[in-house]
Amino acid sequence: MANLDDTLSRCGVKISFTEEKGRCFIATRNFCPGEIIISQEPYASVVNSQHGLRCDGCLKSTNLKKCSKCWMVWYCGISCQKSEWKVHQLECEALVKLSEDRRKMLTPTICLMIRLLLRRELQSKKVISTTADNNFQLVESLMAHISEIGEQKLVLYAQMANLVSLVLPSLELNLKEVAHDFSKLACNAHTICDSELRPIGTGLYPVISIINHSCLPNSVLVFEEKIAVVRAVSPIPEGTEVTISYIETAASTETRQKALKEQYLFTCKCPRCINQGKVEDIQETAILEGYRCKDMTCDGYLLTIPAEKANICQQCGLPRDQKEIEKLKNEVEKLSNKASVSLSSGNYYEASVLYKTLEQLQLKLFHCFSISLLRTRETLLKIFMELQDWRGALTCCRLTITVYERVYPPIHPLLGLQYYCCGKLEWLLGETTDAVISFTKAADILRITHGSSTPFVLELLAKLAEAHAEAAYKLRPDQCG
Ligand SMILES: C[S@@+](CC[C@H](N)C(=O)[O-])C[C@H]1O[C@@H](n2cnc3c(N)ncnc32)[C@H](O)[C@@H]1O
Repeated sequence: MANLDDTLSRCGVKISFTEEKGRCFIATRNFCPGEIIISQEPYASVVNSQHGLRCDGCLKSTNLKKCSKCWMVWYCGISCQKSEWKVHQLECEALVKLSEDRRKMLTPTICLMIRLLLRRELQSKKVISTTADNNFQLVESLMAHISEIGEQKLVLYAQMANLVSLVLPSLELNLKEVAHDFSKLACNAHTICDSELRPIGTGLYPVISIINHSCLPNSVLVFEEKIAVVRAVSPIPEGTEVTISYIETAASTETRQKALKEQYLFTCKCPRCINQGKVEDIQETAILEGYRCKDMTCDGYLLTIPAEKANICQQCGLPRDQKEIEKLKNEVEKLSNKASVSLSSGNYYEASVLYKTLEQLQLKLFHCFSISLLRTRETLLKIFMELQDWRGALTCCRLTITVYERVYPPIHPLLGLQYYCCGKLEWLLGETTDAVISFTKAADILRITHGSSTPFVLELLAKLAEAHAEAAYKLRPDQCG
């Protein structure tokens, strides 16, 4: 078996170690934006059917057929079924013996653990080959943070381990070890997303898992089918640590730190986080997650002045009453719950009315760059798409882009995708010149984050070329009234 260090050195990276972070990836050469740093097949992965059915082999969602024995996994054809067969054969035998009640208890994380343990078994029996970047020793070396995990979670992991051992009795599992492995999954498994960053499954990529987090990362993790691909998004000089983001970074430092502590059990000290408590960070938090000026003609935000026990607008100095804020907050919360229930029931028209009312109410409470308002508009965009209200969708999309441009760095996949969505809507509505601008902005970003020759980006480039030709045709002198 080739050595992992040799494999990584061919990619231009090496593993290093720091007291603070544990293992980390260091670039051993310069990387340009868009360059692939490393890619990896999963050690184990599962489709999360809650997000729609997918082929277990290639994750496509078309021409699916159920496994005729267990009825629990789907394939798009014989070649995908064959590629997954060695693990699924054992999994299938175990699944068919389960009662209906037990089957219902099989969450994606439990299914992932079942596959992981079956793969370990098959590799130890040499039925599946072992490679430098695909072996159980790599899984064993993942961080587990077991001593920092709370009692409640430990009990949960023990229960999950027990269920796994009931599904796989022939493996005679050590329950403590399996519970320990669940804690590894919690801070190392990745959500597999499609090109538009919609979640479709979960996978464990033990080499990619060595990459640490930054709220201002120099790389991005995307998926091409099941393969995890890490690309540089900014120039990475030799000797620099390669970082990705584990979380949604459109949030205040406090919110990001909380999310990282809860799931990954560390305190981030990245270039964005070290500013916590400084004036700019306090201001940014107030804008993203605080409240706006009472005067609707002023676009200021509030800061609490402790000495005066008052919320004061930082632009015009007007105070805003705490009771009035609380009242509005309650109204927003109530309406938000109602709107979300309506959306879950699939009543898109009613949901659109409720979310539009919510947006108007939030505008009285939050700054125009507020994350809560952004989430409402993102939901409204999806609803308008469902209702085929392209004009409403375009308005929402443009409003979200203004916030994305502020909260994300210039090369961020979500910003690229939002420009792409905007371009498609503009084109559909005949605003071809605007569509060309949006497609160009999308292509400039997605070429880097998703790769310039992937089918997803090639499709975008084809649309851009077509919109360009259409815009040029419309601008011909004989076409202008
Ligand atoms: C997916 S692993 C990353 C690889 C890990 N350093 C290792 O040695 O295996 C996630 C864990 O790495 C550590 N980590 C990741 N990013 C970090 C950061 N920016 N600062 C401190 N620790 C970090 C945390 O312990 C976290 O739970």
